[in-house]
Amino acid sequence: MDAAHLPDSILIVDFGSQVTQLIARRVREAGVYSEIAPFGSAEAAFQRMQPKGIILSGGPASVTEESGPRIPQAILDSGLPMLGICYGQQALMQQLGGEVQAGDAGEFGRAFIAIEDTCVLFNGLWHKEESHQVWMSHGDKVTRLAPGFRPVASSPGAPFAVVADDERRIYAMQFHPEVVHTPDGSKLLKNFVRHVCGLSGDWTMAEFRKTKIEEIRAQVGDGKVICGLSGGVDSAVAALLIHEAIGDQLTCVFVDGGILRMGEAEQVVSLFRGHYNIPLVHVDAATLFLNGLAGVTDPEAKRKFIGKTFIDVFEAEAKKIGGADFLAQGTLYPDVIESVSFTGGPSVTIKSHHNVGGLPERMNMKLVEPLRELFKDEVRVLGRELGLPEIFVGRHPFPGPGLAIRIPGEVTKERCDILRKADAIYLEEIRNAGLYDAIWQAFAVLLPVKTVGVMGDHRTYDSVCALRAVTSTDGMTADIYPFDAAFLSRVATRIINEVKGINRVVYDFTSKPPGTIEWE
Ligand SMILES: Nc1ncnc2c1ncn2[C@@H]1O[C@H](COP(=O)(O)OP(=O)(O)OP(=O)(O)O)[C@@H](O)[C@H]1O
Ligand SMILES: O=c1[nH]c(=O)c2[nH+]cn([C@@H]3O[C@H](COP(=O)(O)O)[C@@H](O)[C@H]3O)c2[nH]1
Ligand SMILES: NC(=O)CC[C@H](N)C(=O)O
Ligand SMILES: [Mg+2]
Repeated sequence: MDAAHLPDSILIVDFGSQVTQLIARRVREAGVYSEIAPFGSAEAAFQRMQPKGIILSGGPASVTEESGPRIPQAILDSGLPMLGICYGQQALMQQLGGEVQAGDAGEFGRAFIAIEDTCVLFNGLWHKEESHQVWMSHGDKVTRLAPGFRPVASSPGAPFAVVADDERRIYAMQFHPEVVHTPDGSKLLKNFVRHVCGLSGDWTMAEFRKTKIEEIRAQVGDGKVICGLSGGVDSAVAALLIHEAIGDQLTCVFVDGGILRMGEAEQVVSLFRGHYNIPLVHVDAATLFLNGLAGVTDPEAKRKFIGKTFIDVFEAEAKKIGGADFLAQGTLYPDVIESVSFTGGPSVTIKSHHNVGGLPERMNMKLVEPLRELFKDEVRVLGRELGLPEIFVGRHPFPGPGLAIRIPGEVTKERCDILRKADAIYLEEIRNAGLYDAIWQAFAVLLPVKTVGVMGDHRTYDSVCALRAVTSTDGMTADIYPFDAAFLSRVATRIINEVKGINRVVYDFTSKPPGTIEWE
């Protein structure tokens, strides 16, 4: 969106760091609107946005190489406040007349910096002669400052850990303030946007809502939009936002691929229809999905098939309403970063989220994804802002590929039915114990492993069910939920007694990383 329609903003120039989105998030937390632009299109974004300040991200390249990306000259000459982070610092120093050396040994992970001088970034936070924990990830280092800069903090591996040029309002640091392992990092970024850029910090989710509504109107025009609605918070928020923007040009489509949880289809459809007057089509596509999944055991193959089949169903439904130009999804940032790199940078594919990496190459409809930059907890705030009932806002996430990625090996209707029963018991016990809201996500997994048991003096030879429950704020990292043994034993007993086909229950103790939340 152009400057006339934007609040005061910060432009984040992305040099390909894994954590650039976290910079945007911290800036939003400081109450300031920001946009990320890959370095190649940063100049155009700069002209369009007319931001009040610039943040330069980290990145995997080296400024000592010819091919290393550079800060666009127009940005460098703009006279605006700038903050360089890691690669951003190195690029600033090199382009402004300092020196950077390719290192043979860097600093990775926790480091401590010594504060040597006062600096506006440290206001109310850090004082001379103190030492503070930060998070480093660099091989190269600045060896000579550009004219006009003074050092204000150092670490053993980075003599110029933080540098300042107060006259030009340019600051730079070797460490990453945007990650939680730099405990005071968000405050440093807040000091930059508030006290260096002079922004008041009055931007809120209410503003985000307004900006996005204008963006959706500009993108969609008088076209028709189909929105994949799952009952999850992301698609519910996307649907409400789009409905607010374009009203009856929107039709929602809920797909039941036979891989949903117990009673979920009926629940979602009646809840949504009960609360909203937005057209909702309920498609029963169980045969299509389950037939296509027959014989498929590879996790990525499952995900790709499901992603493509969702699109087939959306396109068929679009035809029935006389065609649609756009497909809306509640895609969030973690879906994107795990599937593909945000700006074509170097991050690797962990798993193809069905709505991003699982999409077919050719699509007839263009995507509308208003939540693509947000994290789940931010979407929940936006949902409340839009008046979405708590029953949607507080729901545990449930992945589009559903039970298919919780049944390692072949997915059949019979195995889905078994898993549905076990999962329902587990969730019921969690609700009864009052633990639902303390847990980010909880579910059962049906393993392709059979073990021997004894029930009523009979020998059994049945499947193993694994229970998973994690805590998290954004799904990017997660910890296991520490149930007490009595609770787990109660759930295990109920599942084994009540679900035919399962004779053993185990609990998954793996955090993320190294595990992922889903098993596939
Ligand atoms: N059963 C479904 N029918 C239609 N669209 C779906 C379905 N499942 C997923 N989608 C689409 O895929 C997107 C991504 O799914 P995802 O599970 O990440 O989000 P969500 O279901 O909206 O929220 P949550 O993460 O809380 O479950 C959804 O926002 C929605 O647009
Ligand atoms: O809509 C989705 N489509 C997918 O393909 C998908 N894969 C994982 N997830 C959800 O994302 C979060 C992180 O999961 P992982 O740690 O397994 O990657 C967890 O909340 C998962 O449930 C998905 N959601
Ligand atoms: N995280 C970064 O930005 C790293 C910058 C540069 N690639 C280095 O190794 O120093
Ligand atoms: Mg979901």
